[in-house]
Amino acid sequence: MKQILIVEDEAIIRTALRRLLERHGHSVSEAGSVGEAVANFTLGDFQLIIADLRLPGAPGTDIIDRCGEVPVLIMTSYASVRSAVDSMKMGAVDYIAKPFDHDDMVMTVQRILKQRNLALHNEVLKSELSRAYPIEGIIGTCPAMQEVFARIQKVAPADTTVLILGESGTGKELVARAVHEHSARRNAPIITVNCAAIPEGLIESELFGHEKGAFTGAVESHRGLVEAADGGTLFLDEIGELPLEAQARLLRVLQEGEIRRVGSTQSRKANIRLVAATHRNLQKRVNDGRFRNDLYFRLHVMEIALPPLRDRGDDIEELARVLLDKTCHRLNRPPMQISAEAVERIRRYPWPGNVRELENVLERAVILSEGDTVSADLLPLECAATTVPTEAAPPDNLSLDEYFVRFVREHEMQMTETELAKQLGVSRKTLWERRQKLGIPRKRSPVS
Ligand SMILES: Nc1ncnc2c1ncn2[C@@H]1O[C@H](COP(=O)(O)OP(=O)(O)OP(=O)(O)O)[C@@H](O)[C@H]1O
Repeated sequence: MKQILIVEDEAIIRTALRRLLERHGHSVSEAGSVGEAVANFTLGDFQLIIADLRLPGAPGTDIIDRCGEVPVLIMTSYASVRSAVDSMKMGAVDYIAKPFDHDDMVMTVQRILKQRNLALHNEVLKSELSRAYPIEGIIGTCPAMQEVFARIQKVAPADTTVLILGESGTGKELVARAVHEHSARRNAPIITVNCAAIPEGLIESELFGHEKGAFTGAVESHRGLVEAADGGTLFLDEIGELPLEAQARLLRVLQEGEIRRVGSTQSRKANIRLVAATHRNLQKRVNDGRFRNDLYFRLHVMEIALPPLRDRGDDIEELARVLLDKTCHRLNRPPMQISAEAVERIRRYPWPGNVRELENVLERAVILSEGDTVSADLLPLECAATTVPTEAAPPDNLSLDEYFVRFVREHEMQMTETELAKQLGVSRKTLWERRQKLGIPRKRSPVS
């Protein structure tokens, strides 16, 4: 199928234009009039029609109504503003004056084709996003995800505390937002706090605020994030990492609807709904004395358990396609497809970093690819879960995980978590996550 149709009665101009466009990689068909074009081609198959305005029989603008959504570029023999404006009014995408400058023509054609690609892509995206996923923005149809959707719909309006369980990157934050959006609090703020990302010594004042002079450095009084969520939802991600003292303060907020800032003797009223998430087994943390039993019971009332990506069956393929589309759109690239071999690889890989890892792998593939297909060689899935440290490449005989463990162990007593993360070329949160995964949790050292 050809890409561009030229409708022009003067053979010399038609041939010259065809050659010009072919030299720039386009495939071109030709017709001498609107009648010939309609008789010989299915106009809707082209990506662009370039038509002269003055043609024997019907004018070039007549083709606009006959070619559906295909953009029509009109050539006018005289740079007559009037005919150009009329053509545009009739639905031409643009016009170009004859005789045309070759560079102008090529640039105009390329611009129109690019715009058309983006418009088509937007349509695809819109129709994919409006597909009937029960909760907007959360893709999934496997039984475990259907259970998640049903739970969200049931618990969201109830205004009770919700605990979301699932491995890292399974969409816990997405679910927390959905709970908020489907609750009566949807017009109030949702405040998200990752308990693992805030240094232990700061977490109480970050969450509950402090009074002036409460500790060295508290030069002003400060409203905490719990107060900021008043009337809305507080989403505490990785609640399992909350220190015991902060757990006690949180319990008070839940039981009595009151916050006491650090360094204050007075309490303030706060009406928040708590949604918490963790990838940990909280019961085990209770048994280990690291999580309060009474807080656990309050959280445990309503649970939503997200399945790991590897257990979602056909959803993996669907997620990959929709996320690929989104990524192309975000990076301003034409839509891409996934080769059969790449799909196979995606299905086989266990995705320890779940949907987030899938997103990252696809983004990398889009950036590296030169064509319109994600092929299997663009998915280096054996090491995709690992970020290569910027500081130094690991020695040949060490795996990246071993290198990571060794680096952390060797440096953790002299460096803060922020410094360590920087040296390893990862975010603080990733450092924390990989510490959990590799079984080297942070020692409660004085640094950091
Ligand atoms: N079912 C899904 N449909 C569409 N996108 C998803 C889905 N699940 C996760 N994502 C996307 O994957 C990324 C990770 O999701 P999210 O941050 O909600 O995970 P998480 O479980 O909270 O991760 P962490 O535990 O690391 O904080 C986000 O960009 C999110 O939009």
